[in-house]
Amino acid sequence: MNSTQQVQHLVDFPHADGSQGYAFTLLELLAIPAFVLDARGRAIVWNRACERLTGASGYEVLGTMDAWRCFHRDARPTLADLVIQQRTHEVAALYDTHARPCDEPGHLSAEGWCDMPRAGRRRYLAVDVSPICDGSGRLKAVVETLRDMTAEKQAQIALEKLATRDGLTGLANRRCFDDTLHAEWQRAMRQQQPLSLLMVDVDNFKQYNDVYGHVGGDDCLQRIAGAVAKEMRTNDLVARYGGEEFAVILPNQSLKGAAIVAERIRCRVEQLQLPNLGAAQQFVTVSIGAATALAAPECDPSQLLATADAALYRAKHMGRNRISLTRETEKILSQAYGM
Ligand SMILES: Nc1nc2c(ncn2[C@@H]2O[C@H](COP(=O)(O)OP(=O)(O)OP(=O)(O)O)[C@@H](O)[C@H]2O)c(=O)[nH]1
Repeated sequence: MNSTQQVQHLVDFPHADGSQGYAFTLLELLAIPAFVLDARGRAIVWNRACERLTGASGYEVLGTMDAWRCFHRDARPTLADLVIQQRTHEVAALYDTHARPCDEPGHLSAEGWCDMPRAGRRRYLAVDVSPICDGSGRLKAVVETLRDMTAEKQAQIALEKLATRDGLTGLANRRCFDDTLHAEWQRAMRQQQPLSLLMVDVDNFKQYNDVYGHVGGDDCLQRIAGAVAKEMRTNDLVARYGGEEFAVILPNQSLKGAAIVAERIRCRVEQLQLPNLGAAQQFVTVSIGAATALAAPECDPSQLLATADAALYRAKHMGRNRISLTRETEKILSQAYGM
């Protein structure tokens, strides 16, 4: 007999004294947090493990329709409520993930963060609900079991962060940059919007390392990363492209706008006034290449990268501590905007 059949068995056999209507003694003894709502949504079982998880006693919850309050601060149905109220189409909007186990008709699984106001700690719960019907298929109750997956979820988030962040600067890493550039390219194509890219490279950094050592160099990169990140808007992405080079993706940004952001970044780094003994410039500076594309199916983001790279090379060639567009675009902009 599986757990659902056991519950079914219990549902079919009411207490001798008629109290509660149904015997759920087995569920009470389960080490897994579980509760049961009747067909009207009233809590008729709230086991000990559920008390421990939520911090709410059965005494407070049983007989009420307030089970949801033990999980959420704002009014929101539990998964069991959704089944009872025939609102399972709302699961996707309320939970991070959901599934219907194919071998158990009517069963539903979902996962998501819960406020747990009584327990005073946010938890990531995996919940499963099983409807209990009588012989004629009428819904009599819904059992909801819960698993606290917070530790697993936190480990997953930490791993994901490790996979997308650069360890030294905390910025997006190269892999994240590549994925984002690809996604933004697709979006720019769909929305017929320009996509801009900046390549930011620290000037004479080899020499800086020679004077201040690798640890001093690392510290310098962190400071510059912080300065670049300060110029970003919500949808922009700044990544460590490699070594002493950073890349900035500016969605929906024209070349003129990108040039303005680039100049702000250049100034901000200069204003850090990181001493640069032994270099021609008194302080650490960056050179920046900017490029913009109108994404189209016949080209790909690598062309945007190549153009920004060429512009960066040009900035270096022209003496560093400056921003540059490609020669052609600079000519067009100076005619159009006097830049
Ligand atoms: N401290 C530190 N140095 C790094 C890191 N990654 C790359 N570098 C150093 O950055 C330097 C880059 O030197 P180059 O490519 O010659 O360029 P540059 O000296 O900055 O000269 P320009 O780019 O032409 O202005 C090398 O000395 C690398 O060792 C890092 O993570 N930490």
